[in-house]
Amino acid sequence: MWRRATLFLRVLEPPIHINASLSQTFTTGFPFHFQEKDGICPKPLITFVLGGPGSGKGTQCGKIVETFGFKHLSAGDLLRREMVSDSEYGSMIMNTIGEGRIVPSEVTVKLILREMESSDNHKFLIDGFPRSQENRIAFEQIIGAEPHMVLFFDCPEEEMVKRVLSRNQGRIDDNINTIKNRLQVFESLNLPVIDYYAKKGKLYRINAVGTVDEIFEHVRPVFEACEHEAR
Ligand SMILES: Nc1ncnc2c1ncn2[C@@H]1O[C@H](COP(=O)(O)OP(=O)(O)O)[C@@H](O)[C@H]1O
Ligand SMILES: O=c1ccn([C@@H]2O[C@H](COP(=O)(O)OP(=O)(O)O)[C@@H](O)[C@H]2O)c(=O)[nH]1
Ligand SMILES: [Mg+2]
Repeated sequence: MWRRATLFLRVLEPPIHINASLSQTFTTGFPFHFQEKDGICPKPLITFVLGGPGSGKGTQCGKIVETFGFKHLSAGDLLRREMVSDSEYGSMIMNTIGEGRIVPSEVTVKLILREMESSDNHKFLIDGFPRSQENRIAFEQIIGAEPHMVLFFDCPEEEMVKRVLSRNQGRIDDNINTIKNRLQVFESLNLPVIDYYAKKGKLYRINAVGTVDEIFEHVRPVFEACEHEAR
């Protein structure tokens, strides 16, 4: 059904602009400044966590971190932190999030890369990113890595809207008007990314309806299998 929706909804993606200095710095591929452990530079294990606004990505990431010891990188949290810092991007990020649009890839990928480089954990849960095919391509180009697997929390719109409106975290985008835009952006820009990873055989679709613990019981075996595979 969502495939059909993507045909009708048109939201223009911003063009890709990886500025010269960034691309010069980061085109050598991963792991670039990745932290060594005991003289060894472990290969990063990257999981993307996708789903619409309010589908429970952040909540489930908390449980995955507790159980499987990943480093949680929420792209939205990184952008909000940048927004309230003295950054040159602050007002641009605030306007973009306030309208429910997507921040230019270059900015988001730079924030993600900074966190990855400073982490001593090599297992990353990247939450709420990539939100568009352009985001995905920028990540591949700048970081030079692909995810090992991709989780998709599949949740009906009605439930997502209900959860977002009762989230109560004082976010500028948790209001009914911005939610409408975010849902439209999700359908037109994020679903193609989900479709892309499904075709690559990397997607794990999780039914995101139920209690937090019930949903985690669907998530758990995915990571157990991944750990087993890594042994
Ligand atoms: N399974 C669930 N059932 C009911 N509420 C949930 C569930 N999972 C998360 N929530 C609540 O819904 C809101 C959105 O969850 P969150 O994890 O922030 O979603 P996302 O990161 O996908 O936007 C939060 O207030 C959270 O406490
Ligand atoms: O890679 C990202 C992640 C987030 N955002 C912006 O940040 C907002 C909030 O994202 P977050 O993942 O925190 O929202 P959630 O889906 O968890 O409600 C999004 O609507 C976008 O405006 C973005 O531009 N790029
Ligand atoms: Mg979130």
